[in-house]
Amino acid sequence: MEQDDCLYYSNLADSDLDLSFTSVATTATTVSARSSLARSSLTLSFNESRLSTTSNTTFSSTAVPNANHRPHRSHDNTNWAAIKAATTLSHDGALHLRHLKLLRLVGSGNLGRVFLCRLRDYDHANFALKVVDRDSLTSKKLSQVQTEAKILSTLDHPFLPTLYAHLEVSHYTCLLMDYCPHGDLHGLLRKQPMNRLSVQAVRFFAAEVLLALEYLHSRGIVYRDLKPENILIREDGHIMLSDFDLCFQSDVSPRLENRTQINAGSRSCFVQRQRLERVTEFVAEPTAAFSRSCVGTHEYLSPELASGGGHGNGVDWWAFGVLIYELLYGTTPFKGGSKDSTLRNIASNRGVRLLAPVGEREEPGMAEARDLIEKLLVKDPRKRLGCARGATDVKRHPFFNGIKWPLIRAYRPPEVRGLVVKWSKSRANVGGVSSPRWRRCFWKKLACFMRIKASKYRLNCNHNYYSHVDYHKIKKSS
Ligand SMILES: Nc1ncnc2c1ncn2[C@@H]1O[C@H](COP(=O)(O)OP(=O)(O)OP(=O)(O)O)[C@@H](O)[C@H]1O
Repeated sequence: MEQDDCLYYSNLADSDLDLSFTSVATTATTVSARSSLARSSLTLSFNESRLSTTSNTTFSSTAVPNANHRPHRSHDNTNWAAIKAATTLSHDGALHLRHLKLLRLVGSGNLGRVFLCRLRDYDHANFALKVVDRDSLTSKKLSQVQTEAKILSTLDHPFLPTLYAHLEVSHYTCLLMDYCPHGDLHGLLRKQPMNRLSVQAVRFFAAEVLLALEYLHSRGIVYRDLKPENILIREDGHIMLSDFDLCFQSDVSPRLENRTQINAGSRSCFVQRQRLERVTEFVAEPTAAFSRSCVGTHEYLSPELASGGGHGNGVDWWAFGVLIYELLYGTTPFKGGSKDSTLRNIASNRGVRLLAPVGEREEPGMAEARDLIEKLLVKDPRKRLGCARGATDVKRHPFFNGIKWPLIRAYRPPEVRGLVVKWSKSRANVGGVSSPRWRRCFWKKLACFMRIKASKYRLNCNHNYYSHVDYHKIKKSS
């Protein structure tokens, strides 16, 4: 360990907060952002290829990448500027633990603890530092930490964490990532009436998770631990998928596929002409992925996992169906009285049929949501939506109608109880969305008028709560 780092530890231990890494994590005394009802992940490994065990180096720091290496996260300018400021002053151009100031513990998990921290000489940017005490871990958990660090170092996506630095100090592995101040989707769900979110909110969160899964799959990464607890909410209300210790990597062969689709053509007199259009789609899904390890969280395990057989990319699409179900209905579809009965329900041959409530008016979009869930919760992975062509197929489902996928980062997050997002002018401008006040008022009033009309005539329309984000305005200002 470097001299400076030793000094830093002793200072840290003396501080009022006593956030030194040296004490063993005890959930009883730590403040966790994760609610006590959060479900833990299970791992029963049979054949996972082990990464080599950690090196004996007492100190190492990865070369800190810059925003140019992560073009899709380069709008995190404050964070990158902070890192740049610290590393420019550093004698070896690398980031060290002494550059960081730990503010408080935000959560602890199976592998380690996560602290909110800032850089010492640059106070404007918040980071999350995941600290793992390698000495306290079994070799299986060590390999999970290494998997997580390896995967994090390759990610560059708005809905996935950016790894700003990977520090190996003595027997600690420290991963510096984006900080998410609004906790996770599991906590948010518990704040809602009957633990349910509106269809609009579910569409927003599900669409962002779908894009994150699409990106992971296109890199051959099967996530395997999708659940609300692992979906964190960034400062701007958009999501960040976290926790990559259960992922597995396989090969993926991207391909371009042609498809014919019917488009509404011109309208003459009373006849709507339709025309056929050929579209070329990019498909990158690890369809040949195969693992025998039984990992995941009970209520989210797919039948092929629950029955102990091998599995592939389909486990993520199954979990995606369970996630949408839980966000809409407040509980998971196969939950039994015990973990065993949950697993039995999942493995049983009964298919999933969701019926519309009799004599009750439903929120618009519920019928499409039910259809999507049924198509994702197909027990045979070969027939499950998403397994053959990945997110390309899932995105086309009517539940997501109206979503402009490339613009989703600029969408305003839905209004949800317990989620107060500061949608500042400057933040809105990041996506290029700026318009005079009168125009915003006009769009708001028009949207309100359309909503009233739709509910009056019970139109089964797909609400697009992003209507105030005008595509043309974005294009013009960008
Ligand atoms: N980037 C972040 N910003 C804010 N909080 C975070 C962040 N990352 C993790 N947390 C919080 O820290 C807790 C533990 O993190 P994490 O799940 O990554 O640890 P873990 O040891 O891998 O846990 P497990 O594998 O048991 O799920 C989470 O419950 C979450 O609330």
